[in-house]
Amino acid sequence: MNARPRVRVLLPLPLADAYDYRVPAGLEVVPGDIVLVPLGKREELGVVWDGAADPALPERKLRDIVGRLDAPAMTGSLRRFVDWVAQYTLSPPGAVLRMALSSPSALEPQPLQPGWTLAEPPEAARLTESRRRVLALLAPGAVVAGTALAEAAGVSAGVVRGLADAGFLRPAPLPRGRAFAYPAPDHPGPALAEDQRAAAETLRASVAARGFAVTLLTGVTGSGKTEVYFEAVAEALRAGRQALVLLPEIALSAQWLDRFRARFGVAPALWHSELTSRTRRVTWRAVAEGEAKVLVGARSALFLPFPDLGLIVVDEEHETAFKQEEGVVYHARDMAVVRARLAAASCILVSATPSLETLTNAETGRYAHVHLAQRHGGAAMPDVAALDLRRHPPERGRFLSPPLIEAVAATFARGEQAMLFLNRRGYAPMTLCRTCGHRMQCPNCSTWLVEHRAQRRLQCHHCGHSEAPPETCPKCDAPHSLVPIGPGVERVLEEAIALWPDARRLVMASDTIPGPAAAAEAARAISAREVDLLIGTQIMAKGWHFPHLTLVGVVDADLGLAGGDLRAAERTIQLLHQVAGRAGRESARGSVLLQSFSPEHPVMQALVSGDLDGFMRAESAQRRPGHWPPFGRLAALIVSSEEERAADRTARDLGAAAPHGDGVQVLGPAPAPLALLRGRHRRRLLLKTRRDIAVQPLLREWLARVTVPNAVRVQVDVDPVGFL
Ligand SMILES: Nc1ncnc2c1ncn2[C@@H]1O[C@H](COP(=O)(O)OP(=O)(O)OP(=O)(O)O)[C@@H](O)[C@H]1O
Ligand SMILES: [Zn+2]
Repeated sequence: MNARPRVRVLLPLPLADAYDYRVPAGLEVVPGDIVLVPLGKREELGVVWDGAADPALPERKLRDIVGRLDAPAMTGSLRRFVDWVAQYTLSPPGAVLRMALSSPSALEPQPLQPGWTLAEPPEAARLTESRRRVLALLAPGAVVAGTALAEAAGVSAGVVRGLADAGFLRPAPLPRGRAFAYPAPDHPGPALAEDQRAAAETLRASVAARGFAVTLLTGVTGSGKTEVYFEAVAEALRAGRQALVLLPEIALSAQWLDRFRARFGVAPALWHSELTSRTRRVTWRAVAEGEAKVLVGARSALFLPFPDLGLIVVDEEHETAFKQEEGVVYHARDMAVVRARLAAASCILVSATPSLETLTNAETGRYAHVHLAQRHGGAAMPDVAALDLRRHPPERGRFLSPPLIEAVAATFARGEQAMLFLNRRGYAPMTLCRTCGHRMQCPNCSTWLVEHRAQRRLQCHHCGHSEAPPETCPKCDAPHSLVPIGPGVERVLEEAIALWPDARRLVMASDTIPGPAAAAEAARAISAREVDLLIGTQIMAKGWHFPHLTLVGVVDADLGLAGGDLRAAERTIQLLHQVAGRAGRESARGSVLLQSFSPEHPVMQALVSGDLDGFMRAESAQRRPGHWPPFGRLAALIVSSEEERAADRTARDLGAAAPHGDGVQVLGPAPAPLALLRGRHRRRLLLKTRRDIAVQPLLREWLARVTVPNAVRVQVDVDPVGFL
């Protein structure tokens, strides 16, 4: 008897590799097929993977595939993407596959909705009036849902059931409707201005070419980048292909969705963590069947099974939110470029403040570059000024300086809106004992507890620990001695209430605007001028378009510069420029005031002069000689354990086994800035190499030289963005 064929099956589990299985008689499978296989005593879903099974494996060790699922097979381009991400991030391929099979119920046969169809021609004489009305609705062969029949005939559900019992109707599955209406590429949208049209033409051509290409779309805030890349989406639709748009904060993108509907007539499919499991299932399936034509989502949307992806747009490409820091650690912007290459699709990276990585790729010609130099509709860029807090100190215990207070009052007097920006939730970032100097710290993390006065809690923003503010100092027992240090948005709100008791205020932070509905309502209220003063964190910085907002006051412009990691200056300028860009987007001129203790800092200078290009050139000149990214490569190892000594020991072992050589350097081990996080002690090592050296083989060999005990976890972060 001939041996049955063997195939490799990748399981969505953190295993080192695919497993071999035997294909039973009567079944034929090809790579990409979704199958059910035995694993221990269980059955697991898996995907028939590429490559040959091991012929040396003895027959008795092999088990049979249970069966193939009636689900769309995984495309070759997605399988290659899974492999690529796994090898780049040093993750088990099954852990990456898990992200691509994120809605397992979508793989099962989809339930058919029951309906009714005519069983035999009705004999009018034997029918009541209401029964006749129901039957009159059904053409021969048509299937209609019971509830719809009853409603259309104006009868109770009992009448329909009665007709079935009497043999006039028989059950039949409803034809499956489309889950998502098709966006219409030629639906009349806003007419583009001349420069927008030229930019859109370039993007459209890159999609029409049906090959891999990356284009950077930059443009000042309010120049209409969204409307311009919509034309590329339209082109993908015309070509019959799918388009994926990644947004950093999809749950807060109400205005973006409105604009999409205005341009294409219908809403796009959505993908983010807050979808119900039913919506996930329907959406996953609609993507796999090519029914969902345009999907807008968070980074995990990259792993959806698009059969024919023509375009990926990464909006706000500089955003650090695209970096996933847990599990498979990957940067969605970078992986979007890879996904596009493997799918022979066009990729558009969009930002008013692109990352140095992307800018450098545009400069070297790897990416094409399209720029919009003007705001749409003749709006001017805002005036930006730095307010020296040493010369204009706020009153004791206050945080707004007199010139900013005046500017806000003047804005209200003109009937316009003002925004106070502070990237800090809660009331105060630290609570201190006036008597002994004790600071309230999280028991699980090396961070201060943040006071949330409205909830009367001290909270850790890392692990969620929360406690009531104590009456007496936990260290020295002094009563009423604990005082808040520094401001959060709640404290700015308190000051604003004292200054402008009549102003209508809205606080926008992730805890006050928890989801899409709240964000949409906030946007509506602001646009309808039901709000005078906005106070908010970074969730207010991007994308929003509020026609009557003319003043932006940055309460603490120096905030992001502390700590001084590699990208602190770059990130600060990006964030503050984005916030500044919310001012004066229509007819009235906007102005921006940056409260700072160091207005001479290059970041403040660049924001004031508007010369971001100059700033990025200087930044690049600083990073180049030391081979810092993007002119060199970095990978971090984060060693963590609940036992401090175990973490130290493994970190030391890794340090001793570190690779070295020309153009290779290892920094550390050193305690991480967050040396304790969620009860785990953390140590970091950083591998830095020249750009022409691949870090993955070095990392693999390095890790293989060290035995890591069970109590210790070593997380690999290739191209780290955060250094905490
Ligand atoms: N051609 C156009 N016709 C009508 N309205 C337009 C046009 N172009 C842009 N707009 C409008 O101008 C505003 C700014 O556009 P958009 O938000 O796309 O700019 P942006 O470049 O993405 O800005 P930011 O970087 O600040 O988010 C939006 O309200 C948009 O609908
Ligand atoms: Zn904590």
